[in-house]
Amino acid sequence: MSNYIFSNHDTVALAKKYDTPLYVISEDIIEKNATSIQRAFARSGVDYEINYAGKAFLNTAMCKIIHRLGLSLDVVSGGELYTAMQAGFPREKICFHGSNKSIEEIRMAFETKVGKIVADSEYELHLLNDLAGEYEHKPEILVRVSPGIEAHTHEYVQTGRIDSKFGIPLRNMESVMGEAGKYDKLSIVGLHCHIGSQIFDDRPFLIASETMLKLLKQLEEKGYYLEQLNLGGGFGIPYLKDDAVFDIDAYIDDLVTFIRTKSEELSLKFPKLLVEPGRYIIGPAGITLYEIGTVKEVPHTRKYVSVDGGMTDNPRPALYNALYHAVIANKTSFEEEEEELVTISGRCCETDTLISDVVLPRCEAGDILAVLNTGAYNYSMASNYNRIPRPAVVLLKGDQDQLIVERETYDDLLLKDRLPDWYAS
Ligand SMILES: Cc1ncc(COP(=O)(O)O)c(C=O)c1O
Ligand SMILES: N[C@@H](CCCC[NH3+])C(=O)O
Repeated sequence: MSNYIFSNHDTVALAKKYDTPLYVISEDIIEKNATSIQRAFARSGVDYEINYAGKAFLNTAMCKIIHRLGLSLDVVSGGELYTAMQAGFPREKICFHGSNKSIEEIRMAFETKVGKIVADSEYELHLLNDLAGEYEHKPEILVRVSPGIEAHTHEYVQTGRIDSKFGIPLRNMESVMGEAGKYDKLSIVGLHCHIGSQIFDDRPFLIASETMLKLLKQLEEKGYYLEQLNLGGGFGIPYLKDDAVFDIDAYIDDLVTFIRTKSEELSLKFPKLLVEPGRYIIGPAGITLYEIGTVKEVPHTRKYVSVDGGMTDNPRPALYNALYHAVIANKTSFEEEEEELVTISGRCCETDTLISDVVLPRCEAGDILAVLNTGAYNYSMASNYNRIPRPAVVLLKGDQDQLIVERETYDDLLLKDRLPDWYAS
């Protein structure tokens, strides 16, 4: 019986070699996804920049990959910025985001001389302006706007609505920005918006771009000549076999044509376009391997198949009711009568269902379960709940496989523990 092959690698062999649970990431798939966006933009002939959204998956190896592929990097915290700097990522290609950056983080961004900072609020514009005077380096500043757009995605990952913590509400933008010169220490070069994540429909992106172009025009009338427009990330990926596929070529073509037309209508210079995809690049490039343990049948109700990971390595089903597809990696060919409907449960002290109601070949202890499309927001959102160490991450490239993040140990869990004096002796 042949095993499940991911990016030309035998996943059962990977599970044996590195143990489970295991995140497996394919550099070849990352490259394919990133270049598909690059090619679509390059064909359109416009000035563009692709910022990989590090929040989806980031570590030093990923920074190296992103740099090799010629992408820029969007970081949202001091921790992500530190990782990028330690990996030697070029500072000028880093864009520093965050809805509530601390003063220390803003200083860190100035000191590390990042290329861009996205200001998320009026408070932050003032803060940036106050601090900028202390530094010679002037990062390009983009101002994040919440454009008031409802994207059809899970409510928790919609970020462009008016009722959102992110960005400056569209209607406040003119008064917040005031006349050019108000933020005299800043080099404000553009606007930013991000309407949400896991979006398949072009239209909300086009509506957002129109809104932003109109705003660019209004600001031009106040003396701001802003030449960059960052439309965020959010391109959806298919998690299940029948899910839609986001057509990146069609999207970029439609977007560029649309912006061309609207810019002409508004007598506006075509802006430099920036996008910030995370999930689209890394999501399909990752799978998670687990070993099946307990199989419990509740008669006439449900069969629970428990694996050796759970909401600690993939909190998305618990957080967003996210759906995943899985296969038994060591049972890829089987007869229909061997199939059964099961629910995959995690090992946490919670009802941490990873996948409810999935049809799989008969599951037995010792089988290897591969959950597909777990590259984005799994490793980066993992926790140590129940004092469970985080899994290792293995990177595949061609026929090579190498650890890029070691499995955490029980001792790692104790690293930051301290005993108060009254228990220390
Ligand atoms: C500001 C911003 N940019 C980029 C992203 C990346 O989104 P995605 O991974 O859906 O492409 C997010 C996450 O939703 C975000 O909040
Ligand atoms: N973490 C979310 C996406 C939102 C991330 C960025 N705003 C997910 O797993 O789908």
